[in-house]
Amino acid sequence: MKRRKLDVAAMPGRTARGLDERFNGATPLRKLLNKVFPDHWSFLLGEIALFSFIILLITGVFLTFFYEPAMTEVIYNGSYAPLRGTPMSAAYASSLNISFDVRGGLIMRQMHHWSALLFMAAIVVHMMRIFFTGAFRKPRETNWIIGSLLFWVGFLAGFTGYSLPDDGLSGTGLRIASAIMLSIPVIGTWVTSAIFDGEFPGTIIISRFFIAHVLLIPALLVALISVHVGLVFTQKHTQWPGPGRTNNNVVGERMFPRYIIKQGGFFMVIFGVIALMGGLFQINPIWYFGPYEAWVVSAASQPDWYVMFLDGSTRLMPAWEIHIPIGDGYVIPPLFWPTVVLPGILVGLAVMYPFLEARKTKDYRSHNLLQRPRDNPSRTGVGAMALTFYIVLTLSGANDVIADKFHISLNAMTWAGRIGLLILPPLAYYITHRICLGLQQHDREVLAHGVETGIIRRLPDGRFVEVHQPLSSGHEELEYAGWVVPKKMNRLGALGPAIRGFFYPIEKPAEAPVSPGHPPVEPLPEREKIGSGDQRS
Ligand code: HEM
Ligand code: HEM
Repeated sequence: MKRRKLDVAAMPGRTARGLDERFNGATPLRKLLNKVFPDHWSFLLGEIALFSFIILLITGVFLTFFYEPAMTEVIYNGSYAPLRGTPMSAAYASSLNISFDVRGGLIMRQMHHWSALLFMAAIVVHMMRIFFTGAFRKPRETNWIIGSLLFWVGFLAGFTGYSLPDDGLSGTGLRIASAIMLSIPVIGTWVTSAIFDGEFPGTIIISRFFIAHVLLIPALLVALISVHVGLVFTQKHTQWPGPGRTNNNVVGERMFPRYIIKQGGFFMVIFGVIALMGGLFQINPIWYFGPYEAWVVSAASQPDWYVMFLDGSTRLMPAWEIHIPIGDGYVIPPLFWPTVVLPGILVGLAVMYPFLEARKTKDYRSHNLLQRPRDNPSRTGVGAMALTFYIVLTLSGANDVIADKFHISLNAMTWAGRIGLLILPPLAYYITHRICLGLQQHDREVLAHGVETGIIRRLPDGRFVEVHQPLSSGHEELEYAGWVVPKKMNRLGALGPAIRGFFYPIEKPAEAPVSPGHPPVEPLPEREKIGSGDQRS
């Protein structure tokens, strides 16, 4: 019998054809691989969040092999001599073992913790980019809401993870959480005893938090992130205005091969940075804190950075108890307002913002082109105000450390925080609004008089003038939320092209693929005012 010769070169093609005949994948796959993505550094922030989440999953699974989620008391007998012979929970002992006795355990713990910090930081900065560029506007309000939920689910992931090692800091955090739950009127006691299975700390909270941390919360995050990124695919990404870019198309790179290779490389970079941090920089050295004992909590016990604003709001809240004379009398403790009501308001405001802005500006159209922060001074001012509010609260979360290091009275710090929280946000709004208007005026001046050259000329009559270089005809004008903006904005010397490209990518890449992207939207009326984009308002 004659055997057929094995044609290695034809194998990939044959396999692909075989797979397509069975699963009909070629058409959808071609569509996916040909998808065009706009390119800008600020679009990488969401990716940093995504990649650090993947690293959290990988390192978290490793930790799960060695971590013991139990509060049964054991006597520590591992390698860390100062704690040998100390009674502690099995959870704390296993975390110490991961740090000292499991091969590669410490770097994995530290990578897990650093990536958690990076994950939350990336989420917050990504959220700021979405806000300040107006990417949350119609049709992307749903993704903004899903994003806002992602922040809080990430917050819970971080908090439950921080509690797992069951060291002194974990216990302090859990104690505060139980106090917050207890402060909720009517249901507080029930909620607390249901979660802790009786009085704090009980014997079950660590195993419950473990299930939440390694199963429920990651599952929720995976589901929400899938819908979030799925929506970015179906709604298509926004882009900065530029030559050839309109509200109805997408200009950028195809998914395959360039975009996918770039993303793969970027993932490696993020992984490498986190591995370096996990290997070189100590984080959460739980062996210094000892097992949790309520009476050894010290000053300078700090949560991770993204929880500090709530710590700050608790510290700034005056000790106002509200007594309600029902039955034997009822008390609402002051803790309830800064830790339950305030986050509730913050979530509500964030979720509502796209709709509030659309209502205020009466702009209900779809927007696929981004705005620069200066183009919408009111929004940028509101963002600066919110950011200042968070920064004052976060700094107040460390007010004991600041008071101690700078020899300031802690009471003075508390009062500075209270006054700062009321005065600084409106001030930030005012200053930011003015800066935006100033920048707009500058743009207009460049448009009218050209670019400053720095060359001073003396005229025959003795006057000095600065020579302005008119914008050349090659500098197309771009439609920008109704305003006409010159392509060349600032004279930045030799750094100019680099910096301009970084902040304001107006060059069309050679042979950039253009896809018909978005469904047609109503055209922008010429020079229409959007929001308070009018500098004379
Ligand atoms: C786990 C957290 C998150 C992950 C992994 C994530 C991931 C991403 C990715 C990969 C993109 C596309 C690339 C980009 O524009 O950066 C994106 C876009 C987007 N994200 Fe997120 N994100 C997260 C949280 C948030 C939050 C907190 C918000 C806002 C509250 C948000 C709102 C949006 C919106 C509106 C878009 C569409 C932007 C556009 O088309 O210009 N995301 N997200
Ligand atoms: C967004 C997701 C996650 C965040 C923000 C997060 C955050 C954290 C943090 C801050 C810690 C404390 C680390 C330390 O001891 O210094 C921790 C511990 C831990 N995490 Fe996660 N984590 C996440 C996902 C996961 C996943 C998916 C798993 C497993 C499947 C996991 C398993 C663990 C385990 C076993 C510990 C205890 C390790 C120890 O003893 O230190 N985590 N997590």
